[in-house]
Parts: sequence; C-alpha cells; structure tokens
Amino acid sequence: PQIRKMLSSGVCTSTVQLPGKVAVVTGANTGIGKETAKELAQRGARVYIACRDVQKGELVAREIQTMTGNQQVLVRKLDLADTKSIRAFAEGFLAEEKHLHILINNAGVMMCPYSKTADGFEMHIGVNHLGHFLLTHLLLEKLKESAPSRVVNVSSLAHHLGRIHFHNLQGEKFYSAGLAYCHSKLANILFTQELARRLKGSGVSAYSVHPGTVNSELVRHSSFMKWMWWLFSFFIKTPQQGAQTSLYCALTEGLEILSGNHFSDCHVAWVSAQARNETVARRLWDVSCDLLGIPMD
Ligand SMILES: NC(=O)c1ccc[n+]([C@@H]2O[C@H](COP(=O)([O-])OP(=O)(O)OC[C@H]3O[C@@H](n4cnc5c(N)ncnc54)[C@H](O)[C@@H]3O)[C@@H](O)[C@H]2O)c1
Repeated sequence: PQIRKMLSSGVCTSTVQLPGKVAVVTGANTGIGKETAKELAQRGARVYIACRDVQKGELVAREIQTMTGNQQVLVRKLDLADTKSIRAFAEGFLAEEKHLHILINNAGVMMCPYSKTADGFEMHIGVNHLGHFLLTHLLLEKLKESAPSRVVNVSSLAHHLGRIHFHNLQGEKFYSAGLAYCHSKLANILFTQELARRLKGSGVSAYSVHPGTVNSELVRHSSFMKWMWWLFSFFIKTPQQGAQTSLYCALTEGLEILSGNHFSDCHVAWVSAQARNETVARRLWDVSCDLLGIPMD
C-alpha cells in the first residue's frame, strides 16, 4: 500500500471549506466525477450531479448524502450528446440557483465506435469538447456574477497524441476511436487556455487537468484497454486518487494566477506543442461557436 501511495502522488491538501458555495460536476454518477462530487459535498457545498441517467444519479446522491451528512446533493439530467438537453439543464439551473462557484467539466467518453450526437457531431468531440463548451458558455454569466469562481476541464495525458484537424474535426475523412479521444482531450486544453484568456480580470479562472490513469468505467468500449487496465491495475489510481487534481484546481487558494494552465498530480504539467498553439485555440473557439450556433464576439 505504501508503494501504491507513492506512485499515486498528488493529494489535494487544501483545507478550504465550501458552505454557501454551489458546484456542478458533470458525469458525477461514476468514477472520478463521483469522488469529486463527494469531496465537494464533504466540504459543505451544494453539489449538482449532472448526468444522463437520473436514477443512477439519485442512488449516488443518496450515498453521498449518507456519507457526508450533506443533504444538498442534487441530481439533474444532462446529456452532453444532445444540445437540447444541455440547454434544458442550463435553463433549469439558472432558474433555480443564484450562484455557481465551481463548474467541473468531468464527463467523458473514450474509444466508442463511430457514432454521432443528436446534433450530428462525432461522439468524442461532441461530448468531451462541444458539449462542455456549450454548457460553460450557457453558465458563464452566472460564474461571472459569482466570482471568484472556477472552471475545471478534465482532459488527459492522451492529448499528446491529439491534433486539431479542422477539415476532419468530425472524423468525416478519417476515423480512429483512439485518436478521436486524444483529439477531444487536446480540445479540452485549448478551450481552457482560450477561456482563461477571455476571462482575464473577470474573477473566473479556468484549469485543465490530467487525473492520472484511473480505474473507472471509462474503458468500457475497449476490450484491449480493459485488459491493459487489468494488467497494470497495481499502478492505476483509484477514482478517489484520480479526483485529487480536479479538487486541487477547484479549491486551492491563490491559484488564480495560474489560470489557463494544465495540471497533473496537483502540479502544473507540461503540455504538447499543439496544446500551446494560441492560433489553433482561437480558431477552435470560433469553429465551436459556429457549430453550436453561439454568436461570436
Ligand atoms: N480513467 C482514466 O484513466 C482517465 C485518464 C485521463 C482522463 N480521464 C478523464 O476523466 C474524466 C472522467 O472519466 P472517468 O475515468 O471517471 O470515467 P467514467 O466512465 O467512470 O466517467 C465518465 C462519466 O461521463 C459520463 N458521460 C458519458 N457520456 C455522457 C453524456 N453524453 N452526457 C453526460 N454524461 C456523460 C458517464 O456517464 C460517466 O458518469 C473523463 O473526462 C476522462 O476523459 C480519465
């Protein structure tokens, strides 16, 4: 257990408590998101579990309520593969909540067979990037009104293999399930950087994170990855350990000066050359607005 503990370094040591604070965590009914939501609830925040399956979400909410004693754990339907669902979630949230202090864009799909979202976007870029892009856009005014507030985008080390090919953003010319995931995780980092640039001085800061290699349901679509996870299970983080960097970025005092940075194991982490390309980040922002029908400024 000691070696395992050392291998999974990076623990959020913040003692910040969150009474009166409001947080939204996407995909919080399983894995890293569930552990993130649990810790935020433990610290006293009102936590929204935003997930596709409300019934599963309710079971998790009950579990977190029992474990933390915090009854303010709420479940709301959010399907990031459908812009109507994203808009409905945001509309409901804005109607019922005065504040939003922490938005954790955690949900994700990996290596699913070629498929499209309700709006015709390729599933990885559609859910992992465009879904969260739209959600953040819809909640941005609330985040600004609630400043200081934070957005945490859960990306991955896999972004190193990602490329943003604007002529093949939807896998229309070439598709590989593995690479599609990497491209979408690169998009998470570019989105974070551009968001941070645009939000400078607003009191809203943004961070991207690599949670580590974590034992979760993410590998559900790939037998090979399931086997790899099993083979290396000793070295793999638990979801609770995987939640630490998201929590670090959401909670650590004074982190605002590092807005736009990428974090791993609760430290600033190096990103690929593609992930540092401001021109691509700006263009991806514009293309995303265009695809989602968001007016460009
Ligand atoms: N597990 C790892 O090793 C690892 C490594 C790097 C990055 N990540 C990232 O961590 C994040 C969390 O993944 P995890 O490992 O906890 O996996 P997970 O599969 O347990 O959790 C992903 C969550 O996203 C939700 N989701 C998927 N599609 C959705 C949709 N259309 N609408 C709403 N929710 C949807 C799932 O229901 C699930 O709750 C993901 O963004 C993933 O890319 C994970």
